[in-house]
Amino acid sequence: MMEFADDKPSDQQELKIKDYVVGDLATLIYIPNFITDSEQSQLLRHIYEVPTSKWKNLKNRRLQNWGGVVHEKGLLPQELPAWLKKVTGRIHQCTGLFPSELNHVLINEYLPDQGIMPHQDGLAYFPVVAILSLKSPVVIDFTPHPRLRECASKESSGEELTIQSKAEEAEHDERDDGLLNTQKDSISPCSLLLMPCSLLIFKDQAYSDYLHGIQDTKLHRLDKVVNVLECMKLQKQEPFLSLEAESNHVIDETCFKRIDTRVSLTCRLVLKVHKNLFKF
Ligand SMILES: O=C(O)CCC(=O)C(=O)O
Ligand SMILES: [Fe+2]
Repeated sequence: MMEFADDKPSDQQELKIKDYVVGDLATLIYIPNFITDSEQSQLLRHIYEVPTSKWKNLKNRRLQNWGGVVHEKGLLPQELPAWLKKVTGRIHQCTGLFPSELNHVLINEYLPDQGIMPHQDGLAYFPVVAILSLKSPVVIDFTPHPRLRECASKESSGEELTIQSKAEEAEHDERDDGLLNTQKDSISPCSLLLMPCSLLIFKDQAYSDYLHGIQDTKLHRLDKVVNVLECMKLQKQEPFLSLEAESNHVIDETCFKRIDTRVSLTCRLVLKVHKNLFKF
């Protein structure tokens, strides 16, 4: 099997990130074919080679945690294996969006009817996330945080915004301008079609004011997808044959059926790293 190509000069080249921004929400970046098919196979081989005990079974997916334990106060670090460092190194070099090497990777595995609840990533992380997708295509949804919708409706009715907790209060102070700006723009949900080998990066408002999630259904809707070129690829890839055929991804222009497992690598940076376990 080919080794993950880390010595090609192109791997180290910084991409023009602006060329990969999709949709109107600040900021969703979608890079198709970030890795090759053989690099995907190689990663999958590594992922499935680990002892079963490395997998943590959750109700609706299973995951591997690499890089150490993330606490509110930072990371209790563990060296990433070389095969993951090649991925995080390439993300760091090619995107130029992280201040230092990424040090944490979650590998999620989803069966065709599994997903992840709408959520925000924890405060411990640097607010830029890179997600590498393997195997099955999937639709990821970005929905405004309820706090944002509340704020917009209170604003239009002239009511004061009620702040739930100290933490939210601090957050609100920081983001006040952002929220008000958002009200002028749309705060509508949007989705992205994540094809195998692609890299999704999200940051700014998509990170701080939106929830992201994947529906736990085999059928995924394509009508709110902002990276429409990928839908065309998916539609070209699979002929519109029998709608019942298990091997068919595409049902029609607005919907597709997941037929395979999806594996994703959520690559992040925890800035605060605890070098000494006993000082933690
Ligand atoms: O699998 C994905 O694409 C999303 C994973 C995710 O949101 C997370 O690990 O926090
Ligand atoms: Fe997440």
